[in-house]
Amino acid sequence: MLKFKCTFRNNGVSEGTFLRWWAKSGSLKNRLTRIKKMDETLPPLFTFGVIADIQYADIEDGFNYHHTRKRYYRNSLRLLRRANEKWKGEAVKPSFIIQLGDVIDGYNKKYNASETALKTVVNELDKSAIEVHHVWGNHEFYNFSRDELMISALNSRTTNDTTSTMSEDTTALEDTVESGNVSDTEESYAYHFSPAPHFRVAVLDAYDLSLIGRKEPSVRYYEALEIIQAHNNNDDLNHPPVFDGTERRFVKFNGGFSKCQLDWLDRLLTLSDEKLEKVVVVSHLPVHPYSTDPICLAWNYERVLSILHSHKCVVCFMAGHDHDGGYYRDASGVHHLTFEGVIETPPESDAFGTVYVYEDRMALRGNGRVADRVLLYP
Ligand SMILES: Nc1ncnc2c1ncn2[C@@H]1O[C@H](COP(=O)(O)OP(=O)(O)O)[C@@H](O)[C@H]1O
Repeated sequence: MLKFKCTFRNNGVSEGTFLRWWAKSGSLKNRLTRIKKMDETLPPLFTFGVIADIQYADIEDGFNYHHTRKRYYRNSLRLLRRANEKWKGEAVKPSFIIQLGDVIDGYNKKYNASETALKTVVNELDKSAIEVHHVWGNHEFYNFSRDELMISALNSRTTNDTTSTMSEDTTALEDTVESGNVSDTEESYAYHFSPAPHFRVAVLDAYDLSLIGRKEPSVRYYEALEIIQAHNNNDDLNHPPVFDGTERRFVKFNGGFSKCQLDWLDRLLTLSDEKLEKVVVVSHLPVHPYSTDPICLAWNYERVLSILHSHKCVVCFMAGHDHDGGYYRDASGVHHLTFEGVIETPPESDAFGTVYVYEDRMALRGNGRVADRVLLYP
């Protein structure tokens, strides 16, 4: 995702003041979590792999929209292979891999290569024989419709036995909405699974409310249109409405979470609280303004944050989308990790991580651009 490097929340705080505050809070905590040594003598309860924004395409290297970052379209497959080989060879084999979205690039659509490119990355991932949980990002919708994704290899909600859909939980996932003469049933791609006793992962659908993840005449498409038009009156809705701050997130390549999905998340986290579980929540779009360039935030990130903060079980929120990555531990102790994107990682480097889960913490072992971090539970 393209960003200007120095963007700050548009909250009346000067850049200098913000930088001083930043040095004292977020980035200092960043450095502390980075420098703490990981105790590798203890066996973890389980481990899992994480990778983001592979954006594979069988095309020459290119650039992002503003020509400020190189994109290595073919090399991204090589880096995925390297990650996979590392995971396959780990002493404690990862229980699963989280692929944080944008697994193939939108250019594939232009060259009629979406299916071929998807087969290529899925074949590569299959070689590890490790269960993969796929998150959907904007590039998934540049290549495929929601209906196509639902029956594709990228629907890990149905391909993995361990998952529970929203409809298997306390209330139905299918949110039947009647509004005027528009009536439809809109399914979200959100689910959860428990990789080990007392641990849970919730996979969210950040394009549930969006102009790319929904089609006319669906209720959620019109709801998304109303939201974006209230904030952005550019002819090209991919062009941010302002130059600075969190308002920049109101662009077409982002999206948000429907009320139905957020209510489900709230109920799920209530159950996890009762069971004394630790929960990792994942989505393509980040939800904390200090963990990402704000242009990459989910439209209704504040609502997600308030839900996360109302439950003791939440340990960590993992996202992709911002290829530069980011990290912030918020006031409730929730770790917000935005993973560096494979697509903008040079051939000599890497961008993936393995998370070692312990009773009292998680330890992220990063590779290449992804830093090591110790993530103590809140
Ligand atoms: N400032 C902008 N103005 C207009 N279109 C933009 C702008 N920034 C990005 N886009 C378009 O939005 C889409 C997503 O942008 P991109 O930076 O490629 O995102 P990603 O990191 O997800 O690949 C692309 O189609 C791109 O051309």
